[in-house]
This record gives sequence, C-alpha cells and structure tokens, in this order.
Amino acid sequence: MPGKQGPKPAPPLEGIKDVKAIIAIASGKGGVGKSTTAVNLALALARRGLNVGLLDADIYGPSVPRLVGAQGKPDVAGKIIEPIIAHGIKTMSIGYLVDQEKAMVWRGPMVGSAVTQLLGDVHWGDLDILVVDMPPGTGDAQLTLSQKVPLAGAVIVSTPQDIALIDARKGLAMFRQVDVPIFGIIENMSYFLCPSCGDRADIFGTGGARETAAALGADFLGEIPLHMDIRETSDQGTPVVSVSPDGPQARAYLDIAEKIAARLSAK
Ligand SMILES: Nc1ncnc2c1ncn2[C@@H]1O[C@H](COP(=O)(O)OP(=O)(O)OP(=O)(O)O)[C@@H](O)[C@H]1O
Repeated sequence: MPGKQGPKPAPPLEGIKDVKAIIAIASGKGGVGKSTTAVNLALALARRGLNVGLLDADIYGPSVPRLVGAQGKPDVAGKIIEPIIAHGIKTMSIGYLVDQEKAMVWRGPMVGSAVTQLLGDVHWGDLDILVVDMPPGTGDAQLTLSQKVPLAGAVIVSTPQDIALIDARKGLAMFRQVDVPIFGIIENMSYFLCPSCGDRADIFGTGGARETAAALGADFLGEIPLHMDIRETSDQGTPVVSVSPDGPQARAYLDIAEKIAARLSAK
C-alpha cells in the first residue's frame, strides 16, 4: 500500500560488513578524557582475546594517532583504505589521511561523508568489536552519527563534577532518542592517586556518576583514577593498558572492558 512503507534501509557499508559489534564511547562535553578511555578500553578488550578495531570519529579534533603513537599514511588501493595497526589493534582516523588544518574548516556534510568513508571504505575485516571514539558533545553531528552507525551500545564517559554529569545526562538522552542501548557510565578522573604515596584523594567529591547512573536507570561501569601515568602514557602514544597491563591503572580499564564484553555476549 503506498505510503505504508518507510524509507528503504541503506545498504550496509562494505567496510563494516564483517564487524560483529560496534560500540560508541561518547561524552556530553569535551575534555573529559573520552579518547584516552576509548583507546585504553579498546586495548583492554583486545587483551581479552577479542579482535578489536578503533575508529576515531572526531573529524575536527582527531586524537587517536597521537594516543596510539602512530604516524604515517595508510595504504590505499583504489578506494579501499588499510587500517593502521597500533599496539595490536586496527585503527583509523582522519588524522592519518588529511592535514588537520584542512579538516578544521570542513562543513557538516563533509564531516558526515568523512565518517561514512572511515566506516565504509576502510578494510576493517573480521572484527569482534569496533570501538568508535565519538566526537564530544550532543549536537546534530553526534546524533546523525549515532543514527548512521549500527551501534550495539554506547558508553558515556564523565568526570565527577556536576556540570560534566549534566552533560552526561544529555549524552544518555541522545542515544535513547535513537534507541541505542546504553551500556553504562564511566567516571573518569574519579579520584586522585598520589604517584609517590599511593594515597587516594576524592578531590572532585565522590559517587556523583554512580548516583546519576542509578537515577537515570543506567549501569555504572566503573571509575578511573586521575593519575600521572595515564596522562603521560597517553601523551607518549604508549597507552597504559599496553605498557603496564598489570598495574592498577590498567586494571580499572580491564574491569570495565570485562563488563562491556559481558553486555555484548549477553545480546
Ligand atoms: N584518568 C586520567 N588521568 C590523568 N589524565 C587523564 C585521564 N584521562 C584523560 N587524561 C588526560 O586528559 C586530557 C584530555 O583527555 P582526552 O584527550 O582523552 O579527552 P577527550 O574527552 O577525548 O577530549 P576531546 O573531547 O577534546 O577530544 C589528556 O591530556 C589526557 O592525557
């Protein structure tokens, strides 16, 4: 009957046809450590024996190349782009492909097509999980992306300060609006671990993200300390989960990865 059928579903993107699950790591606002969390979680999932890819969907501010210490251009054959392997996982970012200054002036539609290309034209191959480091915020670009990418679930990263939590609520609402399951909230820079004495100080207060998660009916996935090792290893392109997998900082990421893997296998 005319008018009864919705729009034809878009054909699946070639590059992700053998990807079993795509998860988004998102935040309501910038600077909360979302990319650092995405990189370390991807590596933590890989340490569980999963075949993992990491897509940097932040076109205006790609940080994956720096965080994984990868340089150089990917191989391109025809329109197929080979991911760059870093710390044992496949990674892709606009930062590998174009000059950062050029991408900074792109308009919305170009950003959309760049993300489509990073999904569809990259030879992701067989992956158990593709972790997508989403752009910060909850604007139109993020909403479009969450609709375009067939997401198995979303993880919201927040810091303990109230304002970040208000933003985290927006992040949650955005995914709910497009029926993407929320795997839960991670509290980053949750408490300060003194590098010399190991003492814990809750400088931003404690428990905010856990309470917000409960109030919003979302799971609380865990807390990650504010620690010099995490920042330094990120800046050096040697993520803490890769270089000190047995240390307490990596443990925080590994525990959260376990919960995410459990959510995925329960599907
Ligand atoms: N748990 C942590 N402990 C110490 N430093 C951290 C932690 N998490 C992130 N950082 C540092 O905070 C800064 C911001 O992190 P990151 O770039 O991951 O944030 P982001 O939310 O992805 O930012 P943007 O939204 O601007 O892309 C970086 O210098 C990073 O090393």
